[in-house]
Amino acid sequence: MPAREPADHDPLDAILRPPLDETPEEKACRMAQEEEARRVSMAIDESIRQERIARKKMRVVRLLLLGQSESGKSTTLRQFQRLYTPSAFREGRIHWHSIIQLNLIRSVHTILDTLDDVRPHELPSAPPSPSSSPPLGPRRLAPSLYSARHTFYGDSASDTDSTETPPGPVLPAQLAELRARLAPLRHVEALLLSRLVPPSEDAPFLPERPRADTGEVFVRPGSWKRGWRFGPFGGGGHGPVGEEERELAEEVQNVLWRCSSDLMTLWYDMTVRAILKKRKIRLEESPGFFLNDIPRITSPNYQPSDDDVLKARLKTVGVSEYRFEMEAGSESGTQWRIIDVGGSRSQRQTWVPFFDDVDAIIFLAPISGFDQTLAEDRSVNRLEDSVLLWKSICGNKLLARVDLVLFLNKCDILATKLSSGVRLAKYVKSFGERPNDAETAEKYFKSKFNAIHREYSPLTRKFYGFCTSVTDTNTTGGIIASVRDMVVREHLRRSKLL
Ligand SMILES: Nc1nc2c(ncn2[C@@H]2O[C@H](COP(=O)(O)OP(=O)(O)OP(=O)(O)O)[C@@H](O)[C@H]2O)c(=O)[nH]1
Ligand SMILES: [Mg+2]
Repeated sequence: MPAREPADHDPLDAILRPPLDETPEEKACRMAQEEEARRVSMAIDESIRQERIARKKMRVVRLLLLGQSESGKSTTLRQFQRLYTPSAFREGRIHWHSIIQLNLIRSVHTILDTLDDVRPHELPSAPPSPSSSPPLGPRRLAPSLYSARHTFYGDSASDTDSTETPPGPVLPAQLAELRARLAPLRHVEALLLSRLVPPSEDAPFLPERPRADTGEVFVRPGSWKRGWRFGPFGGGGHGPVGEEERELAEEVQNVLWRCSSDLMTLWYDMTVRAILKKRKIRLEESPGFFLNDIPRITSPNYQPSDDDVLKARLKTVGVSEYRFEMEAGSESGTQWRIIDVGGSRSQRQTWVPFFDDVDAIIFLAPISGFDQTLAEDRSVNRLEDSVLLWKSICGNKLLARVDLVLFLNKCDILATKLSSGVRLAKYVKSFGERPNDAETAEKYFKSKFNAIHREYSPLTRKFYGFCTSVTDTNTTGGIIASVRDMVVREHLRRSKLL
């Protein structure tokens, strides 16, 4: 029987052990080979390590945009697109052509609807300026034109409820004629809507009457661009330009062009301005305001600019996701997914499924809305709704470890409002005797929202608050870059790469 091997015998060791009779040359050669093998092995280990780091770097960053309707979520998303995929953003501007036309027409109809319903005491007693309608004497409208329509932007209580019983709607003749000449715009609006949302596909997503309730046009993300891909004279879309589509676009543009000078007369009419002021309808502060750009937008050669796309209003229904990859800098290779949701009350149940898998949230609170109510519920103040939403997002346990970034948005509108004499303390009692200027108001809101964040967050986390006007390309670029750096830094920290 052969002798048993000792228990710690290593057969590999026996094989690798240098022979007992190894010459000095053989030893040097063996050691050189071993050194080379060690070097190769270390190089392989290093490349595996680098691959792992690269894979971790490729991790997807998920950013969720939250806030009430009209808070500026989709506009913020468009800013990301403009900054990080500029060529795709530029190519996509043509899709906004018809939305911007619709936005313009909607503002015009807000004015015309108001004129339909005008009362004698709302008319200026004397012609306010030579450019206003000549005093041809108020003319009673035909009964068929009487309307109980509501305005869509005037959120504040109207001061038209006079105690005296007004005799009925009246309108200076020149305005009545203007209104009649602008009647084709109703048809144009219907045409645009029918093109934007093919009835077969998206009928459920269009309101029965597009201007009912909130008066908002809304379509499902992604689908509307298929419905209307071309500007009036082609270009910008994919695939062949349909003859029917082109004709329709031309018809819309022609009607707008023919109405252009009447539109200007209407918008710059001093009587109209006086009536709007009395009704507290501030069209300049409304979403999708393009009345100051009538000649440009009604021109046959009109092409939407970057600013137009950022100012355009298209309500989000459902969820849209925008993906892009950082191409340069230290975050090169990081894939971003930005999720934009609808903010109106009926849409908020779509938010929760995204809470599970999100790295950061940008919450938009439009602080200019302190004197406005929600479009979908006139009994709820916009600022109060934002505060309640912020509390519920801060206190949500699913989001306890998620970074929260707050955009106190629409600061440009806030500044205009306060400087026009609207007193914040009248609506927000706790603002007290502070100076009624934008800087003080922003500081005040920032500290209030920060305090809520501290009180309601289940775990300690940092507060990143910015005062923004996300339609402004100059200021928003820098803010978005800071948010990006902050989100990526946190991302790397969590991946233990810092
Ligand atoms: N003046 C001004 N307008 C803004 C600002 N932010 C957004 N807007 C405008 O407000 C309107 C509404 O903005 P959106 O981005 O569509 O709002 P949203 O939060 O996506 O609204 P929903 O889709 O209904 O949830 C658009 O016409 C924007 O151009 C801002 O800071 N200043
Ligand atoms: Mg939106």
